[in-house]
Amino acid sequence: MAPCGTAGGHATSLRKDRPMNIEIEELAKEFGTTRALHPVSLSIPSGALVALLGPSGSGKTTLLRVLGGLEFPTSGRVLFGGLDATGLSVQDRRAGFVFQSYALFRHMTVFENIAYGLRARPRRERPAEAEIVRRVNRLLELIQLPEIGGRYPNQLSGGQRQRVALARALAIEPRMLLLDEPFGALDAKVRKELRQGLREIHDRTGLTTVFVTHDQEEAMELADLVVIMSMGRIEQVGKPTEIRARPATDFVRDFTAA
Ligand SMILES: Nc1ncnc2c1ncn2[C@@H]1O[C@H](COP(=O)(O)OP(=O)(O)OP(=O)(O)O)[C@@H](O)[C@H]1O
Repeated sequence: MAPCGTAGGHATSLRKDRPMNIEIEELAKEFGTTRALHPVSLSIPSGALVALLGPSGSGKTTLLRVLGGLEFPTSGRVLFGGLDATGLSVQDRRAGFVFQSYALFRHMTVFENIAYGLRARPRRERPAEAEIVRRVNRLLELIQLPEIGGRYPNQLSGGQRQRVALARALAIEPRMLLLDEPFGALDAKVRKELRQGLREIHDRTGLTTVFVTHDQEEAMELADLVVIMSMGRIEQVGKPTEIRARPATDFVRDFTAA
């Protein structure tokens, strides 16, 4: 995505005033006899862009899904903005999700896809049609695709579809963004462009954002804070420069040297 320029005036209206720091306290998750997460603890400052980085099976997706309320922990707690959210439903958490597979509705236009989460609300919580139009158009500008509202997903490139998926996640005015390998299915050049785009959107919305990746370069380039995971444990949490300069464990040293 090219650097954002003209739509700057919208940024403040997209910002959420309430701090949304996330506290993960001794969170564990078992699937039958598989320990996907040993008790892990982590503090995510409000507004941070955080990467969960680690090899396959290290527990990244499980941690993300527990944050979003798609899975419930075996033990431990999650606090959002200081309040216990461990038992909250997906709806009550108000997380915006973006997954690797675009998961757009094929029979709906881009505009309808982005508007979907708003139109699906119960009548008394649903914005008026004019407000929905205004919000969707603003999001199309934010993802720098103002002209494509009338197209269908199969008329878009992979990168464009993933930007639309991001706009759809933002449409519900989430309290946080959770992304699982959001660029995993894209080629290297598009991945880089979208990385830049995500960083800009993050900076303009101020949303606490957590994304899963196994791509070290992606994590180090994009994130404020990198969480390195291995075998259901957190090995190190730090700024990319800190992790590179001072790996805390042999695993981190080997993993980041690879
Ligand atoms: N629904 C499930 N049922 C049983 N085991 C599961 C389930 N989900 C995850 N696991 C197991 O938990 C462990 C952690 O998986 P998880 O998907 O969180 O890892 P990951 O780091 O995201 O891996 P990947 O990068 O391959 O997606 C793995 O051993 C996995 O097989």
